[in-house]
Amino acid sequence: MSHAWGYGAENGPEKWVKNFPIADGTRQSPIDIVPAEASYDAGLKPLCLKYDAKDCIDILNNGHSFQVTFTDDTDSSTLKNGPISGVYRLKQFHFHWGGADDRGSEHTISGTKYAAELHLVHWNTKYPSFGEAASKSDGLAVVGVFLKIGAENAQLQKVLDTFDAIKTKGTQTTFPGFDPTTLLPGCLDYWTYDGSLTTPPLLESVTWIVCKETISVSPAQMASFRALQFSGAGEAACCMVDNYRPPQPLKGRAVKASFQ
Ligand SMILES: N/C(=N\S(N)(=O)=O)N1CCCC1
Ligand SMILES: [Zn+2]
Repeated sequence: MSHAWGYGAENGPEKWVKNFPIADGTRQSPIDIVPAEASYDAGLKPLCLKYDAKDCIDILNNGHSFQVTFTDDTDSSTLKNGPISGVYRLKQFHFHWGGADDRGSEHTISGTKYAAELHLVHWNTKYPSFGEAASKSDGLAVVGVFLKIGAENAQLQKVLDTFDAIKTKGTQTTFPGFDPTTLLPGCLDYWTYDGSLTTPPLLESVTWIVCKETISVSPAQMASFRALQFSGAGEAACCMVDNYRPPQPLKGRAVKASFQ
């Protein structure tokens, strides 16, 4: 790659393997989930997601997406149960989306792409930090939620209302008191499989938990996502769109369902 990784023709997902050979690894993400081929596992527990809005700190345009970052020095915002053991702390959430409403999610369901996908990133507290956990096979757990075009999402709008302050790469603003629970679907049935980060460094350390139920997003709200920029202030403007990696080979992995 001639320069840092991204989603363009010169530095996009097909080029990442040059600097990150694990891109061709055995447990890469995302994947296409085929519900008929997922096996129901009665041993899977319901997800236990408990977040404290006081942990929400700020929102940042990192040049690949935008992320909402949480303080993670206590067990006040955690993921427990589901397919995991122990306690995982919420570190951040972010999204992936398309240049049009017919694409944008990273995971797909029997080939169906959604307009966007929310990722809530958690790290295993058996390790001392996110950075340490990110290199361990059981280090991270990411909850994925699909955004389906429909009604305006008033809770999501609270996030979008910050976008004027984070239009370009490297900009950030405070974002106190946001409760990410308000972005979750009512039903927390899920599929789960062993996977990876979907961006470089593509580390194979993620237990993926993909919710069956979607949340809504309006076409106008998707237009707000697309007004963000990959580029920094003073650079040639490049709209932040199509920041998703396509599905990767399953390579024999099992996908389990928490529901029948
Ligand atoms: N790729 C990532 N998350 S994701 N898209 O796999 O959920 N991350 C990279 C650094 C922190 C999270
Ligand atoms: Zn992501």
